[in-house]
Amino acid sequence: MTQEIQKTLRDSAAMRWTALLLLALAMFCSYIFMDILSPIKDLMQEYRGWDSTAFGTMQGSEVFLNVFVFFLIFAGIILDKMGVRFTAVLSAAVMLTGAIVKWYAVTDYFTGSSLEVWFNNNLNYIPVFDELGVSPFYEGMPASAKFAACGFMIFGCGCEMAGITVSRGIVKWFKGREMALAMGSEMALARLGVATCMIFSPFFAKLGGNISVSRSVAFGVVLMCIALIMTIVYFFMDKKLDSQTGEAEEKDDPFKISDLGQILTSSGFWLVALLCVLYYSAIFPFQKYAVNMLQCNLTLVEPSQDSFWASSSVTIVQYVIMLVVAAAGFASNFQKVKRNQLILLAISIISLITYCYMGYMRQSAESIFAVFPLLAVLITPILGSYVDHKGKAASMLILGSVLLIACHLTFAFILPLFKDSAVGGIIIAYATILVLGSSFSLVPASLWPSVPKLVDAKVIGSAYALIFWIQNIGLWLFPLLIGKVLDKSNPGVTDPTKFDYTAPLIMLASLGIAALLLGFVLKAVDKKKGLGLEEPNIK
Ligand SMILES: NCCCC[C@H](NC(=O)[C@@H](N)CCCCN)C(=O)O
Repeated sequence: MTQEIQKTLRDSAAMRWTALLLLALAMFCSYIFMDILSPIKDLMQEYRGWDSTAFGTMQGSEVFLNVFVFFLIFAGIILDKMGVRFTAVLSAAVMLTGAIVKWYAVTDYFTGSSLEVWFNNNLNYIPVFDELGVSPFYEGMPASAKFAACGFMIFGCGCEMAGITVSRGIVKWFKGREMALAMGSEMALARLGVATCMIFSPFFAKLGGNISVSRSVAFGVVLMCIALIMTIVYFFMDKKLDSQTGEAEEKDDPFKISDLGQILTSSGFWLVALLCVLYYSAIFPFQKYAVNMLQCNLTLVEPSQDSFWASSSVTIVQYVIMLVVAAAGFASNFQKVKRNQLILLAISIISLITYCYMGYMRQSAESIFAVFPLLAVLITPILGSYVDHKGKAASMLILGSVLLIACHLTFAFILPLFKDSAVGGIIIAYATILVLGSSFSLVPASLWPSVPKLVDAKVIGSAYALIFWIQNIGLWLFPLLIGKVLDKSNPGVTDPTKFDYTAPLIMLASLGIAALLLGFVLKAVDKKKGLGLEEPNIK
């Protein structure tokens, strides 16, 4: 008797990768918005009067509500109760709302409005937070920075909710299949989002020769509309999957507060969560200042542009080359034939060299830093696949931390020595940024797929939410601290391209050292308790 096997959407590789693409594209857009003002820190100082402290306070505000109002924990509960598809659409809608508020705050419409007057006179401190010593604003913070921070707080709630939802979505569609590869691919696209942001945010701000910082943010708002559309399409795919499998994800395994106990009593979970906060605090906050750090440590002489069209076309050509690097490198991960794999890798590497050369010719800090996420795009899926088939996640966490320390120390002590060397400085900058990019592949590709090994599947949404919450404390604190340390260690410096970044960089390297120590402890605990972190995902 022939038995008919019922196939679901999940069983079709094309369908499950389409589902992933929809979620990953939404994250791609959100990662662009997340750093939309990072490469134009100097312009924010010149055109909106944001000093480093105001800039850092605004950047850290993204995760303020997640940390201090525990929004992330609610997000985890919403995800566990309402399921992936509902939470995906909700999070995109929340991100879009926050993005619109932030856009308005930096437009000329806000300047001189009664809202600006109100923000200038109020909210210097918010009593309830002030008592805790964590006020999101301070006396004298520009009104535009305060209102932008409010929008960014709303955006941050949606962004983190989307992050845990996408992780859960990947587990739902890929468990027992290429899960780490899928997570790695999603992160690779997110990294491409950061590179896109680094190139296009200054491009839009300077478009046509007249500076408008709000134009960059408007570009981000359009992308957030696209993200919302992606999640709506995903909604219908996910619904179809549930109707095929007969699973009503909203009703199965409802979340119980007691589940949190299971998570919090796992020592492996705590070690991974602490490692996560230390490592990411040395990366994401750095990303917000990196372009400015390069502007300050390199002597860049921008070539005079003949016309607006000439400079725009160079930017676009450079971005297309970047896409070739990413696409060829990414596709090489999926090639079974060795020769094809090598050809794609060669195309990717040659394009990367061309990209770097163009960055040198253009003497632009943003396009130099944009290579940071590129190596992550190329190698995160390879590493994800390595974790799937060979394991070694704990060892990769250790190696990632070592590279992180080396890079921040190079930026702090070696790069400034080459300030007067036009070529030497840029070569060291590129090399260090690429190594940092590979560290940023090693850690996420091994850290996130390890979480399902540490907690029960039914509390996985809450586990990701809790890790993100702990991580968010660092993502709030460190942009703010970098800004403050920068202002304190550069008294009287008014030119935004003349800061000395040594002190903030030492602070970030110290985070790497702490992460490294935790990595060793994690490896020892894994060995002793048999957590399986060094084991492959696919057996
Ligand atoms: N599937 C794992 C997703 C985690 C990716 C990770 N993102 C985060 O940790 C976010 N909480 C940070 C977002 C930054 C502030 N909104 C990553 O490696 O990007």
